[in-house]
Amino acid sequence: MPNLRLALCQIDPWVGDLARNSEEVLRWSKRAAESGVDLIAFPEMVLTGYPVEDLAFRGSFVEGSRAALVDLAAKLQAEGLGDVPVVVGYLGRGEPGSRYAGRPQNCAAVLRGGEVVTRFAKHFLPNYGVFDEYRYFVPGDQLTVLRLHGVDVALAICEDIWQEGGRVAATGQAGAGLLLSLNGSPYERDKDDVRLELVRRRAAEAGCPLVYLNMVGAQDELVFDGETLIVTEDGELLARGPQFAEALLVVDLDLPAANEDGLPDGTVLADGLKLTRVDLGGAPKERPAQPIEPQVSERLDDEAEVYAALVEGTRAYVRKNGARSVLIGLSGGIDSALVAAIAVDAIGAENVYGVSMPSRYSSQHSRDDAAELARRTGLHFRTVSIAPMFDAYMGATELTGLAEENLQSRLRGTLLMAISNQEGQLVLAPGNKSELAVGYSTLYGDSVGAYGPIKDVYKSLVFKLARWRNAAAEARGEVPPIPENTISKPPSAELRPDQKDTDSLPDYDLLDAVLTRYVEGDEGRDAIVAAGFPAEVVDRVVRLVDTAEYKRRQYPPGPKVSPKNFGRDRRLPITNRWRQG
Ligand SMILES: Nc1ncnc2c1ncn2[C@@H]1O[C@H](COP(=O)(O)OP(=O)(O)OC[C@H]2O[C@@H]([n+]3cccc(C(=O)O)c3)[C@H](O)[C@@H]2O)[C@@H](O)[C@H]1O
Ligand SMILES: Nc1ncnc2c1ncn2[C@@H]1O[C@H](COP(=O)(O)OP(=O)(O)OP(=O)(O)O)[C@@H](O)[C@H]1O
Ligand SMILES: NC(=O)CC[C@H](N)C(=O)O
Repeated sequence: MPNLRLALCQIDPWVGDLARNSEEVLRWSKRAAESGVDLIAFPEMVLTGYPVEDLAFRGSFVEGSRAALVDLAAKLQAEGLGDVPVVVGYLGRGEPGSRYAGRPQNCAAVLRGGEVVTRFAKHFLPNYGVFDEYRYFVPGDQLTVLRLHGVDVALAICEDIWQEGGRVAATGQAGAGLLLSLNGSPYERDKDDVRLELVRRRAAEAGCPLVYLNMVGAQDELVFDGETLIVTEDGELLARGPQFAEALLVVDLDLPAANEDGLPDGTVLADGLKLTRVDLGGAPKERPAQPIEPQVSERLDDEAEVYAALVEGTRAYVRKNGARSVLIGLSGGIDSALVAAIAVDAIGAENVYGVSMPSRYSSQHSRDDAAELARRTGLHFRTVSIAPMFDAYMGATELTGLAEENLQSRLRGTLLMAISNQEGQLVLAPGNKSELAVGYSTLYGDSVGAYGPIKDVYKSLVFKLARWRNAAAEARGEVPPIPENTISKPPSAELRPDQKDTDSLPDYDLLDAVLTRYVEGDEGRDAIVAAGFPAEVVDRVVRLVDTAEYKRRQYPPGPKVSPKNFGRDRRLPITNRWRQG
């Protein structure tokens, strides 16, 4: 069997930064070439970053991407890497004369010898959940098969392997020896299990090993967790990249020799895909005397994985938006404490600023717990009392009830924005998914901010993550960041004397169970009641969720970790008279 040595570059492209991404492809290609590899591959749309959203409609950006591709081919050649084919994703457009001439496409190309040797576009376009690709792209209609050192390598882009038929079936028909898929597959809980199972099934269907190369990093709401996979057609896992970290995976694969009598170029395959053969030459290679052992990274456990996604989302948002530091209102409560721990892990305590803003209803423990959090993590800490501002407002207006309570939250929101405006930090909003779901936050108060690190994390998971983070610190012999009292005391907004969240909301475990069914599962009111939940709780929760859409739409973005986040995944009208029950 001939051998191919592959380099899979699991890297973090930045959306819109063509120059940086090209430099990164060059840098990682140089590293890969040091191992004497036969083929170097990068993730989906690595040149532009992913997803580009409406940038796809900017002709200048499409042309910039195409020009960067040509320029990159020349640079690879100039750096002495011209002999090795490099597969990169980019934003392209339909070829002149083709059915979709000039329309944007999610493309990949093979660069070699200073040239763009071949290009193709994604065939299946995802258009569900967080994806919108029919809005932006037109589909590709070919199956590209590279002949390299006597092996046929078929190429695909992400969604191409998520749907039945298409390039997977066509790969089998073409009798290719390897299927290489470039991906930009965003993280959500348990998705790695789904992907592994999918890749196993598709490798079997294609009848050859499948290389699944994913990107890392984060872009606004989406986090990319990497975990590149190589699976044989028998389902054996040969290699697995790390989660949430850039990595170069180099592997030696023994692959079936190409069939010289295989289907000819131009044959029409499954789903009307036209076989496009590209001969890159090279004599078949023997398995080297000292093959490179494939890396099989350990998987993180559930809480470690979610926490890592939140850290990555926060780090990427801050760094990629050109900020250096963040500001958080520290109430001594668990939400702001967890957000502070995430921020410290993301960008270092020296870049995290916390401010305690007590009012007359703030308990001593809330101040002490906030100060203790700062002491444990080493973040910058200050106290600014809102009492004089509150009194000034109350002297000038006649606020009572909720309006008076919410004023405290609004004063804190204004203070945070004022400090951030003066000193340059980005404000992190500490709201969790349970609160966002039911509208339990003050508009222009605690909901202000640039980014909401835990906006897709239900309160019950907030507790688990806080405990997990402390236990992880203890296991490493470090000081746990979150004070025990912050975790054990009952949650309270402290906007009036002795207020508890449970005065207004059901117990969080019950609330989160109902929300998981209603929000993630799109189950109706009757189905949730039939599942054994109290009708009055379900009715209340459903009503609260439905009427809080206006608040959620004004909430900052935050990292998606669940199967359905508030944001790209769930798009409901704000002005909406439909009510269940
Ligand atoms: N359809 C619509 N489109 C756009 N805006 C709409 C709207 N309907 C009302 N509004 C506006 O929204 C305002 C009402 O919303 P808002 O001012 O937020 O106030 P509201 O929802 O009335 O009260 C906030 C609730 O959140 C709780 N809270 C506050 C702060 C922190 C926490 C916590 O535990 O973290 C909890 C607080 O105890 C209270 O139960 C109205 O005054 C109106 O201006
Ligand atoms: N005394 C305070 N000092 C500083 N920030 C505060 C204070 N009280 C509230 N905040 C800010 O407002 C957010 C909402 O807090 P609140 O206490 O109302 O409810 P919470 O959702 O239980 O949050 P937490 O668990 O962080 O207390 C806090 O996370 C914090 O950022
Ligand atoms: N970029 C893509 O095509 C991603 C779609 C795919 N279903 C995924 O979530 O991984």
